[in-house]
Amino acid sequence: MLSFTGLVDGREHIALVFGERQRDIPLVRVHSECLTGDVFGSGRCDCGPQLREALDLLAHHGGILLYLRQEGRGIGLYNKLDAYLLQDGGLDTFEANRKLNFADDLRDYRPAAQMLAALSVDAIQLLTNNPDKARQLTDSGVEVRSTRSTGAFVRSTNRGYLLAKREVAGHRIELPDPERT
Ligand SMILES: Nc1nc2c(ncn2[C@@H]2O[C@H](COP(=O)(O)OP(=O)(O)OP(=O)(O)O)[C@@H](O)[C@H]2O)c(=O)[nH]1
Ligand SMILES: [Zn+2]
Repeated sequence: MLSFTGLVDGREHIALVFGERQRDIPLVRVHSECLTGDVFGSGRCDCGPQLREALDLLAHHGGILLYLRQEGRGIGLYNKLDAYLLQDGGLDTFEANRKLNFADDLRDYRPAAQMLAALSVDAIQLLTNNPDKARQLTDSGVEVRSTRSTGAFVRSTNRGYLLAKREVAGHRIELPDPERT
C-alpha cells in the first residue's frame, strides 16, 4: 500500500499494487471514496460491491487500485449526507447536488494520473462504467487502452441512483426489470 501526498489537489490518496511484476497494460480501478458504501455497507449506492469486485479481480489478475479521497463526488461527507436528505425528498443524486449549489460531479482525476506516472505506468485497462474517468485520464496523458465494465449491483434501494447515473452521467449500467430486483 502506497500513500501519496503533494499531488495536484493537495489531498492524500492511496494506491494498492497487486502482483509483484506489473503487466504491460495493468488492470486499474480508480475508486472514489464512499465511506457510507465502502465501509458501512449502505444500500443507497453501489460503491461497496464495486470495491469488493475490484479487489477480487485485482487479487486474481494483478493490477492497481487507486483509492481517491473524493468523498461524495468531491463535495465531502457532510454535504453528501445533506444531499441524501434531499434525495429522500424526491430529488435524484444530481438534482440534490445542484440544490446545494454544487456541480453534478466535482471530481478531478489528475491525481490518479500523477500516481500512475509515479508508478511508471503509462497505459492501462480501466475498470469503470464512468466515461468521464476515461476521458479525464486520457486528457491527463494516460493511455486508456481499453475499459472493462464493473458488474451491475442493483438493489431496490439504489435503483433510482443507478438510473440517474446512466441517464444523466452516461454510465454504462445494465439495469434488469424492476420486478427482478
Ligand atoms: N454527491 C453525492 N455523491 C455520491 C452519492 N452517492 C454516491 N456518491 C459518491 O459518488 C462516488 C462514486 O461515484 P459513482 O458515480 O457511483 O461511480 P464512479 O466511481 O464514478 O463510476 P464507476 O467507475 O463506474 O464506479 C463516491 O465518491 C461516492 O461517495 C450521492 O447521492 N451524492
Ligand atoms: Zn457510494
